[in-house]
Amino acid sequence: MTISEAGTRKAPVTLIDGYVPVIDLSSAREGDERARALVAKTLGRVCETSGFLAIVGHGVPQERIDEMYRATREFFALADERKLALVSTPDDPLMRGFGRQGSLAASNSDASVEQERDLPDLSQTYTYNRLGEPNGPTLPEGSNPLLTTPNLWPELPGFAEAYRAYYASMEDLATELMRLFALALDLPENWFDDKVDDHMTNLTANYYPAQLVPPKPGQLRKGQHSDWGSLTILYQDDAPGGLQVLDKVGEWVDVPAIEGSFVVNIGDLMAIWTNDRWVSTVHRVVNPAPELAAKERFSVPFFHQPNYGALIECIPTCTAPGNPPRYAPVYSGEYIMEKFRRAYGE
Ligand SMILES: O=C(O)CCC(=O)C(=O)O
Ligand SMILES: [Fe+2]
Repeated sequence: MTISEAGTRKAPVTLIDGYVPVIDLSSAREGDERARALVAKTLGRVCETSGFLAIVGHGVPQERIDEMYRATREFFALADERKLALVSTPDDPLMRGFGRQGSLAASNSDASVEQERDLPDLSQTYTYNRLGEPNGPTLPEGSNPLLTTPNLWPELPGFAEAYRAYYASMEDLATELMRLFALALDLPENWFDDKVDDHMTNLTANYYPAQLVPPKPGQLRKGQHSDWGSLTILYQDDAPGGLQVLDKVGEWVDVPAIEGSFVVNIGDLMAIWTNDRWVSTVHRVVNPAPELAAKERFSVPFFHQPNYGALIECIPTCTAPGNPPRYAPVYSGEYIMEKFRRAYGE
């Protein structure tokens, strides 16, 4: 699908309406205050209903996306032993490097580990995090030194460059989205800035191989889950067997892949921050129909995760006398490490 005539009508913000609407960010990015307020209001409404949208007009150059996608395909096409040479070290709290199928113990805190080991997600992963860069950020004293475990790079020409450049674009886009989110929540535009300026985001490529053997009953490309951080910016290709989100009446809704767009969704920390005014919606990745099962699929989420030491507690504009804070405050770094420990620990 493509967006026809985007921006040629009278600067619309919502290009396609629906449970997962398509929102054009270009007027906000041009900086006009009224346009920013309008886009922010639209984002806020979506975050209160589905928490899922597609964005266009995001400013990320298509060549940068294409280069990341090319590098991703090349990596997962490597022979198993070359990928396994980059398998995450078990003590890396953020799982950098290659994740083979079946490495996830449980995607949800209430899921059965035994069941998920029996029906593992039909996917492989590769993860990069800025905390693993040489001369990367320093973390607060007392935090786990393994958080700065070096990234594991494949020996593929242009791979590291493509990932670093794409990551830098995602950092800018996430900062911009957080500013618009602040406006949507009636906060000063820079309210989140000092909570995300030293973020610890994983960029994870998901590879969903062709399904030459039919999946077991109940087995999916990715089981249902919510994301853990503040927001996720997802690149997805348009291969069959894709992303679905759960709607308010419990039905699964397909999220179409729109050329040149990213899917943005809210994660659990944003639900905590907003006292559940915004929703961290459950989603999953389904299998392709058997006649289309020979096609592989790739997606690349940027799991935006605030600074290690950012305290995530109810935002002042999200509580009132009849609406007290529902969650105990949590530190971003401790929260994400606990999530990883539960999901990937023994
Ligand atoms: O593959 C997709 O479209 C979504 C993947 C996803 O939800 C995730 O990695 O958290
Ligand atoms: Fe997800």
